[in-house]
Amino acid sequence: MVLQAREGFLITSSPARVLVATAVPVERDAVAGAFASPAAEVRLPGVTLHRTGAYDLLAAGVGPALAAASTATALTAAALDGTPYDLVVSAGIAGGFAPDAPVGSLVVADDIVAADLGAETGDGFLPVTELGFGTVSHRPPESLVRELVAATGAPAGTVLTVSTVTGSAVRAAELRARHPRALAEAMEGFGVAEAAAAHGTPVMEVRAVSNPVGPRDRAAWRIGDALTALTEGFGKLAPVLESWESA
Ligand SMILES: O=C(O)c1cccc(C(=O)CC[C@H]2O[C@@H](n3cnc4c(=O)[nH]cnc43)[C@H](O)[C@@H]2O)c1
Repeated sequence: MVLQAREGFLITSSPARVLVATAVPVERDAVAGAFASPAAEVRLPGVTLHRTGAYDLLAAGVGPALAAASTATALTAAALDGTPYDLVVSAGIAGGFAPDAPVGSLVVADDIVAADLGAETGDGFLPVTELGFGTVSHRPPESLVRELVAATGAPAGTVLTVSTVTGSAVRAAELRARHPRALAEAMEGFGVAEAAAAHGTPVMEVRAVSNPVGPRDRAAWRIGDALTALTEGFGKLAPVLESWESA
């Protein structure tokens, strides 16, 4: 990217190095579909990166624990190599909360929240922070969220991370009552964000909606539509991600 022009010379910096962590290979390949050049495999202990330009794409596994472990592996390898990432993006399909996030739409997280990390009590759910531990939220950089929303037209809001996919209207309503700004739920974002935070690396989450959050209905899934939305979304996001520089 061009930083400034001085005395006839263009002073440039290289594009931001971005790690994109999806859960499964089909999501990784949907992201890869947004890039013109084919990806080269880079094998690391425990994970394989697909490298295309400034992007390393990683199928990090399903669920917050495996996603965190895989993301941490990639982050550590890059740091030891002297080429640390500038940004980590959690990406993939998700359940969308009606009516704000319909099937086939894209959402951008301005808050990545662990929705079921805590304790059940007689008075309801207590997040782990109220038990005196850790964190339940990671906030992506505001300026980047604004730019991604402008580039894609996708709404920004909370994206929940759950270890159990919601399967009833009652649970969906509980989650929405506790997180009124929730647009979507998925299973990896908070794990990816914890790994990024441990390395002091900014994090984003972008999700394409494959199904409504609510009563279990596998016939209602539209995974193909969501993967198409992910590819199209990354086509618009990529220039913003590459040129983004943290303050
Ligand atoms: O069997 C079911 O009823 C069921 C419903 C939705 C999703 C699943 C999955 O096993 C997919 C998990 C996978 O995809 C992401 N994802 C997609 N939709 C949702 C959702 O509604 N809630 C949570 N996660 C979802 C997730 O990030 C995983 O990578 C099964």
